[in-house]
Amino acid sequence: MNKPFLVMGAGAWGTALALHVARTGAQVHLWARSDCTLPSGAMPRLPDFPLPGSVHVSSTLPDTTFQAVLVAIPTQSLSGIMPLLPSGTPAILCCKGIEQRTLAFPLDILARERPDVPGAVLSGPNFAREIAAGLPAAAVIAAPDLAQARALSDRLATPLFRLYASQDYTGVQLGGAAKNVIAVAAGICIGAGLGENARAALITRGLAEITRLACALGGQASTLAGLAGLGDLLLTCTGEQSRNYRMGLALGKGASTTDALASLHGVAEGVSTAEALVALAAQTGVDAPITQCIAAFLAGKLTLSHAQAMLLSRPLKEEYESPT
Ligand SMILES: NC(=O)c1ccc[n+]([C@@H]2O[C@H](COP(=O)([O-])OP(=O)(O)OC[C@H]3O[C@@H](n4cnc5c(N)ncnc54)[C@H](O)[C@@H]3O)[C@@H](O)[C@H]2O)c1
Ligand SMILES: O=P(O)(O)OC[C@H](O)CO
Repeated sequence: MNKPFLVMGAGAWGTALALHVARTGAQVHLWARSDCTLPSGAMPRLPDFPLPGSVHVSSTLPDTTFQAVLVAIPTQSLSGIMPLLPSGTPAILCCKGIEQRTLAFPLDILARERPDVPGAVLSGPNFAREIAAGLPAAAVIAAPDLAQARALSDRLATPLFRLYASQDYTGVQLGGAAKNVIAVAAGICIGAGLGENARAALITRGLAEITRLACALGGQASTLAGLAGLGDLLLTCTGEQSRNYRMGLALGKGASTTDALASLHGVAEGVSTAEALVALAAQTGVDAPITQCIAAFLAGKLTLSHAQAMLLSRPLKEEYESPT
């Protein structure tokens, strides 16, 4: 019999991934911080989706070996679970963010703390609820070792969840992290009544900004035109299932950052990512005006009308600049 998979983190994304992996025919161990299954057999973040018998939930790790581990813990907490990863078993990091304290991406955290664990990342336009429901979707698995990315994609793809392999783990991680910041901006834009034209401009210029930064960090522009870049940006800037977008909507309607965060069910990675991206942009000399405005706005250092004026009064220039 094939070895089971381990999914770490039993929030919305970990639960959806456990349901998906179970559909590949595998046994799944879903590790939760505390035992928290509802009487219906579902997890609290996705109460409409009872887990099948092939998904076992517990707050302890069984003494067994796994095919691979999928990690769905918010980025700021990722280092805390690193000691629990089984040595030598591939870990697919499924979070989208940057560690604020160190500016490390998820794979950097893994390399720093568990060099004995081969790493990959999974990212793309994927709302947990739709993956849990088995609706059609696509994503990218990227790893420094392309053969590893291909093997994991082959193993985890299903006819309804198409997985592409990539070696551009920098572009994939940057796309997944940065789209959350632009989604907050898009939400603010709609919440404040600035209109659909303005949101489309934010998405497009946000993509230009993300692409510049990815290329400065060693990623490829083509990755940012793909599922982990444009794909996820479009989804998160327009879909009301997005917590980052909803957070922006609340801010645009006048809520404080604290109140907007409190009203969400779950994490909005864009808040911690905004400041980290500003620091990375400064380190690499990349112009990132939208991200800078959002970071300053979230920190209470800029009003919406000032942010709008800053973005619109920048010197006019040619639209296309080669990102490389
Ligand atoms: N929800 C989605 O649709 C979705 C889709 C793709 C990627 N993601 C990414 O997945 C990550 C997790 O998001 P989510 O939606 O599952 O968030 P969530 O808020 O629903 O759940 C987070 C889970 O992590 C657990 N957790 C937090 N700190 C922990 C720790 N130190 N040890 C153990 N468990 C801990 C919490 O108990 C919770 O169960 C984020 O980076 C997010 O960007 C989410
Ligand atoms: O709810 P959000 O904003 O974290 O977005 C969820 C996923 O990242 C969408 O791909």
